[in-house]
Amino acid sequence: MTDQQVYPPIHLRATGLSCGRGGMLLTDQLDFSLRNGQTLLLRGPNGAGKSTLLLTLAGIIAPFSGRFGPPDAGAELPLLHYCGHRNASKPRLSVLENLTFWAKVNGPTGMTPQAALGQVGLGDLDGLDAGYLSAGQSRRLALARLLVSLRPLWLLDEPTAALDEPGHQLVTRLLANHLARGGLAIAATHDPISLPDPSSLSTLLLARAP
Ligand SMILES: Nc1ncnc2c1ncn2[C@@H]1O[C@H](COP(=O)(O)OP(=O)(O)OP(=O)(O)O)[C@@H](O)[C@H]1O
Repeated sequence: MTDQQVYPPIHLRATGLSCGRGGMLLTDQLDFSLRNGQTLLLRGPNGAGKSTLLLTLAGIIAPFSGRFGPPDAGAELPLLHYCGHRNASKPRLSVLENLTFWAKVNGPTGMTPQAALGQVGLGDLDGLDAGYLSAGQSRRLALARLLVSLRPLWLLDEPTAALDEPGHQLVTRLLANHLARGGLAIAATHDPISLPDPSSLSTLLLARAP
């Protein structure tokens, strides 16, 4: 552990995890594990089941079989952020109101909403209705949600989608800071992700069912 680390030791393991949608099996008998400071990248073609796996890991949909969590039977998943495709913003609230809402819902344990907006490059759009944000700006607002509440596990679905090159660098920076604090992340992405410490990255390749 370093001084920067804010999370307790966490070990998460998927064992025999099978999941799918609408009765269709997509990922069969997965086994992987993750500890503080590590990121697992989910890769594979469109429709392979990356989003489905993330929803399953988040507990939003039930697995067909197997489990994901701490290895001790009965222990619960640590608090997590699930950042999906839809960005979870309310179009008639301002950018700042959206983030303040999420800080209240998830706990204002991280940066202030204003500071988080600055981090993601939206500092001067705080008063704009979120519905007027561009696709990349909406993604940045979704990323700011990760910063206003400290949660050790980040589940990210296409975190770089719609982002420009500085936005890609932003995702790398946010991930690297999160890992340095002892965070864990699982991210589905089609984009290259490079972190300062490549040994903190591993990849799980999902294949589309025949
Ligand atoms: N609610 C649903 N009912 C039935 N099938 C679904 C449902 N949601 C998704 N699917 C199907 O599940 C499969 C996997 O979808 P998923 O979104 O998990 O793939 P993905 O690997 O994330 O793809 P992409 O790279 O395009 O984001 C797809 O064939 C999709 O059509």
